[in-house]
Amino acid sequence: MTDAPAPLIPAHRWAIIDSTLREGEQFAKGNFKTDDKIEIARALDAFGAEFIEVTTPMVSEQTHSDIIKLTSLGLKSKFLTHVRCHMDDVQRAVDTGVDGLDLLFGTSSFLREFSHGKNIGQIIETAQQVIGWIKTNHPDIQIRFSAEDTFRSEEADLMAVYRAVSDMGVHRVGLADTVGVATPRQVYTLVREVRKVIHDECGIEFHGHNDTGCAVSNAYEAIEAGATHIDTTILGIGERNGITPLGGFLARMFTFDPQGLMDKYDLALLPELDRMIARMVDLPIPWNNYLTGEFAYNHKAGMHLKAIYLNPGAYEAIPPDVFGVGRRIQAASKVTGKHAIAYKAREMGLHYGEDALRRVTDHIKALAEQNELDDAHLEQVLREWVSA
Ligand SMILES: CC(=O)SCCNC(=O)CCNC(=O)[C@H](O)C(C)(C)COP(=O)(O)OP(=O)(O)OC[C@H]1O[C@@H](n2cnc3c(N)ncnc32)[C@H](O)[C@@H]1OP(=O)(O)O
Ligand SMILES: O=C(O)CCC(=O)C(=O)O
Ligand SMILES: [Mg+2]
Repeated sequence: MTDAPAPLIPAHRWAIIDSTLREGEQFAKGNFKTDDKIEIARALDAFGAEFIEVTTPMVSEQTHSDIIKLTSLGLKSKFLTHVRCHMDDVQRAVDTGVDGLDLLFGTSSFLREFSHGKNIGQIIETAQQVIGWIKTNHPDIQIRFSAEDTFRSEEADLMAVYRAVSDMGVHRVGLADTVGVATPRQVYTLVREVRKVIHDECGIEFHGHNDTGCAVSNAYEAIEAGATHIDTTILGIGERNGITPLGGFLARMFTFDPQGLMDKYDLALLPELDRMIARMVDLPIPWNNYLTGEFAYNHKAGMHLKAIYLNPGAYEAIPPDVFGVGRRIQAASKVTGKHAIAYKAREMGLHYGEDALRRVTDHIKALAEQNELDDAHLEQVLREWVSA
């Protein structure tokens, strides 16, 4: 017996910053009330999310007092609030009881020109004032500095900013694919470059939008390149079509270190988290959602079913029960096969010889060509075939 090989990417090397209570509030249908926020925070805490990011207290008096309520719940998850790199925001945030401040400043020419109007020198200068003030007055508060719209920023500008804030002693730097334009290779390469200019103890966070469908793969590439924190939201809700979904990211990472994930998170709670947010935003869980979609574990083709009955791993990368979901075997269809029909018959206590099995299978396929068949209809055909 040899020792099991070390997982490719051990789960202890990265942490989740779940931003359902921040990015998720920027989703078209995300408008969480105080009780919703408490329910979400408790659910994320029970799941084991290391960090929960909440909206800036600058939004309103209500949001400010909600943050205080959340941080007073006594949860294990650490709270972060997402604020502009501005003294007003930071001073408003430090009395909310959060564990950390997620500062951001846009560094792309788009955001420098059309959002805040500051050049790179002014961004670094402002960061120095703000970070310096936090470190002097609130040394226990974690600080993250993110260059908003990282992937449309000049690399030299980014390196100057990241080096400067790392020298100022931030705990993490953030790379944000704000408009979801980055490719996995770009993410990998840039995270590697950033790693070279920041201090060893400084973490790297990745925040990826899904506009071009790369949010999960980009998060994965970030980790592979050395990122330590990934932003997710439940069901991926966020601005436009959202960010890296918690479930999709976990599905991706599970394949590298299943035990590590099971040790860190109560994975079987994922369906409940997805249902909770679907209810709150009044939308169904998408049919093809990672792990928890209605058909995420539906098996239909005859060739698949033959193997699935023998070993589900033949057509499943991740065992569904780990994530609290079940598989669905769809034996009644035109793409079914004799093994699936024989199995179904055996379940009903029926046995066919080889010829009969071929004929009943072909009959079922012909029926399904005419009309969709459900399980009840399939069972009726199998019973009648025997008694006929
Ligand atoms: C990509 C992202 O998701 S970034 C996070 C986005 N989050 C939010 O916007 C949080 C919710 N926002 C809000 O409630 C409001 O926008 C507030 C309270 C932050 C600001 O409200 P207002 O003062 O009414 O300003 P408004 O939203 O119209 O404009 C944004 C302001 O932020 C400024 N700003 C933008 N980025 C930064 C930054 N990193 N640091 C400092 N100021 C910034 C802009 O210059 C502008 O201020 P200005 O009018 O003085 O030029
Ligand atoms: O602060 C960050 O890193 C991310 C901000 C954000 O939501 C984005 O850029 O899309
Ligand atoms: Mg975002």
